[in-house]
Amino acid sequence: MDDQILVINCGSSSVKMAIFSEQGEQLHSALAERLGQSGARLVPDQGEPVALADNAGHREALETSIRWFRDQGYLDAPVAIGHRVVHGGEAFHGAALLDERVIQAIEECSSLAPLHNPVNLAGIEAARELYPGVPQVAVFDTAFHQTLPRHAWLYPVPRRFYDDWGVRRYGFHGTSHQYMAEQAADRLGKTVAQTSIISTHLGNGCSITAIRNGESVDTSMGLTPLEGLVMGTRSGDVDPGLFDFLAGKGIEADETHRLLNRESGLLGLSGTTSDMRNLLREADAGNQDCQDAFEVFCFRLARYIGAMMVSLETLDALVFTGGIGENSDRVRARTLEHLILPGFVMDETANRDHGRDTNGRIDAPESRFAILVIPTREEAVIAREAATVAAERARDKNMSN
Ligand SMILES: Nc1ncnc2c1ncn2[C@@H]1O[C@H](COP(=O)(O)OP(=O)(O)O)[C@@H](O)[C@H]1O
Ligand SMILES: CC(=O)OP(=O)(O)O
Ligand SMILES: [Mg+2]
Repeated sequence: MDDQILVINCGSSSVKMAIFSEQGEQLHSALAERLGQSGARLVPDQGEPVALADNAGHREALETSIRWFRDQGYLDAPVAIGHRVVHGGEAFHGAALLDERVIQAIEECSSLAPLHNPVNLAGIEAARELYPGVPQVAVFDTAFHQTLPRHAWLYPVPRRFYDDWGVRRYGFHGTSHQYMAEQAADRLGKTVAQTSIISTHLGNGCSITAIRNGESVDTSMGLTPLEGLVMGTRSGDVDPGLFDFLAGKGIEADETHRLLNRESGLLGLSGTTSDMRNLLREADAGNQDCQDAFEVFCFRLARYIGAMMVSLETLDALVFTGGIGENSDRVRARTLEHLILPGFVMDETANRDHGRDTNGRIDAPESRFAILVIPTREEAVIAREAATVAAERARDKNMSN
């Protein structure tokens, strides 16, 4: 079997695993979902789902997935393992080989990303036990945003919040936004260093980034992945006065935090679903709450697209990605209707077709800017970074021998 790279992306209730060749080709993948709930199961990209024990956690999901991959003859001993880590604070500007020092730094960021970092660490711990000698690499959502200028990352709050506690804007989904910059440049026949884009990542979590000549210069997520756009269950921006208002109603800060993270966004407005597909179905059937959720989602996205233009001198393309960005022609169409003034004009046929026949392009000839739909490949970027860091380590080892 050729050398393989294993990628592990632990989310709050799921584990995504993928196996890549050293050339970066995705060979196999599987999703373990509904973790910690009844009906936990492993869904491979090919073949039937495999039931996991009820309430199975991340560790069991990882062990079962790896065993399943091995039983199928898909996985031998990987040469490197790449992990998605959501919050790396200011400590990491790129991927890092995992050692005790790096793990401690990730632990220290856990309070800033409580939905993400603890489960990322659970995945790292399980993989280190299963594959002790194999180099493991952390790839951070925050790393790409370390180029944000000071005015974009400072909050207008007392200075000591940053000095004493690191309270600042960090930004997330960096792996996906960086890949969008590379892909957009490629499709427009330019180099990344010459390309400026606005990248919208619309999945369960949603964020938008202004990328100037390949560098992140503004982004919608902040200290935590709660700020910014409307998301599946997260509110995005709200008036911080809400915390005090709700305290007056007997709802304390930790409960408000939970409500804003888990019961808001599309779910909060619709009252029924965090999933855009279901939401659109119910809106079509006449559900006004679902229609409202859709309208607020698109309006706030459009507003942020306008705001991101402030951070750019030129704009080569507006890019849509993530489950919603890649698949929902209706979200793209409604959002762009709000953006007539700056000059974004969509081609309806290309949009309906998700740009498949047009190299991702969905803009009309009269549009001031290119508009692109590009599938994100976070796992592939993590595999590439893991391979690079592992190769550097092997070279360093050889030189010191
Ligand atoms: N055809 C579609 N139309 C509208 N929304 C879609 C479509 N396919 C997927 N989505 C939405 O994409 C979202 C999930 O995005 P995804 O990027 O897969 O999530 P995650 O952040 O968990 O990786 C859900 O809201 C889902 O409804
Ligand atoms: C940072 C973040 O929001 O990640 P996800 O979209 O995976 O929840
Ligand atoms: Mg995602």
